[in-house]
Amino acid sequence: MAVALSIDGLTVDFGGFRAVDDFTTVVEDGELRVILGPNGAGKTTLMDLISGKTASTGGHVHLYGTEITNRPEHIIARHGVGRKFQIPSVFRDLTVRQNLEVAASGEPGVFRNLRLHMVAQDRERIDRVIELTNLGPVLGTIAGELSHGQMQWLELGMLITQQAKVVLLDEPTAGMTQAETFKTAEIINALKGSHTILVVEHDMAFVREIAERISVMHMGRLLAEGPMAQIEADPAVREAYLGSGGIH
Ligand SMILES: Nc1ncnc2c1ncn2[C@@H]1O[C@H](COP(=O)(O)OP(=O)(O)OP(=O)(O)O)[C@@H](O)[C@H]1O
Repeated sequence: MAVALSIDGLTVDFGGFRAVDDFTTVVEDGELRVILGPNGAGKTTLMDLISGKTASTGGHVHLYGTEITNRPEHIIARHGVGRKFQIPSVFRDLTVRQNLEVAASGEPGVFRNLRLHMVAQDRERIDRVIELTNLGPVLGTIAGELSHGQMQWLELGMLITQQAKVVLLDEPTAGMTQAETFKTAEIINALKGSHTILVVEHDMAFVREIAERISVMHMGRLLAEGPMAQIEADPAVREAYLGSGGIH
């Protein structure tokens, strides 16, 4: 199996406080990795370091063998790291279909991209994403008018259409209804194997639906790694979550 993301000794020191501390892991191509950890464990900061939003002070990140450590954020994005934020970065004035077409063309400049002659491969990718995300009935809807869940699925769909090599999702179900959360789990499960995804999430019901391999962070460090059953039975994990209202 090819290695998608190799993180080696990644560290960031904020004036003496190590929010991420010597973090090492290997994420394989097509893997779905869940990052768990109590509040303040360093999960979002880890995503920030991978995506280039924050510069690390130690360690290395390789994407399919290419070092991307501390490269500018837009360069890392161009290398294929796609990140979904809680506030989606869709074009609110364009329709759902137009958003997907912009994402498929992979070029900057919205209107330049709204070309009539999209290549067949782009169309196929868009069709697959529409099916996956159930956005078919709202293709002509202006993105700004979508429900919260649909907006999140559109942004995820855009990352898939863009062919991001590794997709980073930070609390993708935040603010979602139970039904929307379930649909999101379905989408993520359907992406397993064909896409490499890192998910930070607190909602354990959701994590149970999607999880394969889990990395647990605590105080910036990797505390445990493995399948759900192993993680739940790990005394160090239970200890880390004591009093935090976490894993349950
Ligand atoms: N730029 C910064 N300067 C100083 N400290 C920071 C900075 N960014 C994050 N931190 C600290 O690093 C720690 C880890 O924060 P982070 O947001 O990564 O945790 P988290 O695991 O994502 O938590 P949560 O689950 O609550 O979102 C926190 O104590 C936070 O205050």
